[in-house]
Formats: sequence, structure tokens, C-alpha cells
Amino acid sequence: QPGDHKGYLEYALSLAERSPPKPTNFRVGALVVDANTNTILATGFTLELEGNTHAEQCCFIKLANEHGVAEDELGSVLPSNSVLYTTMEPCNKRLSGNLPCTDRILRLGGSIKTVYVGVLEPEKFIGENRGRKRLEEAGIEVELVEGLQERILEVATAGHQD
Ligand SMILES: Nc1nc(=O)c(N)c(NC[C@H](O)[C@H](O)[C@H](O)COP(=O)(O)O)[nH]1
Ligand SMILES: [Zn+2]
Repeated sequence: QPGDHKGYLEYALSLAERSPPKPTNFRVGALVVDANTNTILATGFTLELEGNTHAEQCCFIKLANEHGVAEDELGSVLPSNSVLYTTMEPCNKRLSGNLPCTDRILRLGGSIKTVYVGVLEPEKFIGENRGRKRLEEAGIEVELVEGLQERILEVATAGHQD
């Protein structure tokens, strides 16, 4: 049903479970939803697409390909009331040095209005993730959806040595 945030995050978690476990990242699942029509526009999970890709990044790559635009022009074709669901908050710095997903969201020029996250990023690789603050300063709402934290972290860290 419309705005079933937990339901969408449950679905994103099922996507995260398809990500190959690695000790050097988290297994994350993400969806882009058109909030006006309540339809899923794209799904993604960590390492789904070739290269060291993030879940949110995979959604954007797929959408850019579908619309025949470069990823950094996606903001011009995304519905204006798009929403991102991601089991873990968008990264703000990556050990690999690849462009963080917070920057990928910011360059969409406001077509993503809200980001619903299941957990904040654990301070394992980067220390404090300051991306949420940058998104909010750009007028993008970031909302933590409670209730799935434990399951999300268990999936996210499956490739880590305990
Ligand atoms: N939101 C989010 N979605 C993902 O799909 C993913 N893998 C992470 N993970 C964040 C973590 O900070 C980075 O995975 C490490 O910093 C290593 O960086 P790379 O992934 O190798 O670029 N975070
Ligand atoms: Zn990322």
C-alpha cells in the first residue's frame, strides 16, 4: 500500500541478501520509487552491476541506461517526486575512492525528495558518515525507518570476520 516504508525496506533487504559477501564493504539493497504513482522504478544491490558498485549506484545506473542518459544527467528524467529506499544510509566516503552515493544523489538536482534508510552506517570503514547532514542541507529528507536494524546489519556484515 502507498508509503509502506517498512515493506519497501523488507524488499530492499531481500535484494541485499543477493550480494556476494566481502570483508571490505556492506551488503545493501536499494529501490527508487515514484512516490506519486507508488511504483518501483529501479532496484539494486551491492556489486549487482560490474565494478565495485553500491546498491544505490546500481539503481541509478539502471535508470540512466533505461532513459539513455549519463548517470549524472539522471535528475532531468527522474519523476520529480522520487524516493530512495536503502537498507543502509548512502555512503559519504568510500575506501575505494569511488564517488559516494550521497554525491550521486545530490547531483540529481532535487528529483529525489526523501531517502528512507533502515540503518545508519556502522563506523567500521569510514568513521562517522556525514552524508545525512549534506542531504538535509540540500533539502532532502532522510528518515530512519525502525524495526529492521538487526536483520539489516546481519546481512550487511555477512562477509566480515567476527
Ligand atoms: N549505503 C551503502 N551501500 C552499499 O552498497 C555499500 N557497499 C555501502 N558500504 C559503505 C562502506 O563505507 C564502503 O563499502 C567502504 O568504504 C568500502 O568502499 P567501497 O565499497 O569499496 O567503494 N554503503
Ligand atoms: Zn554508496
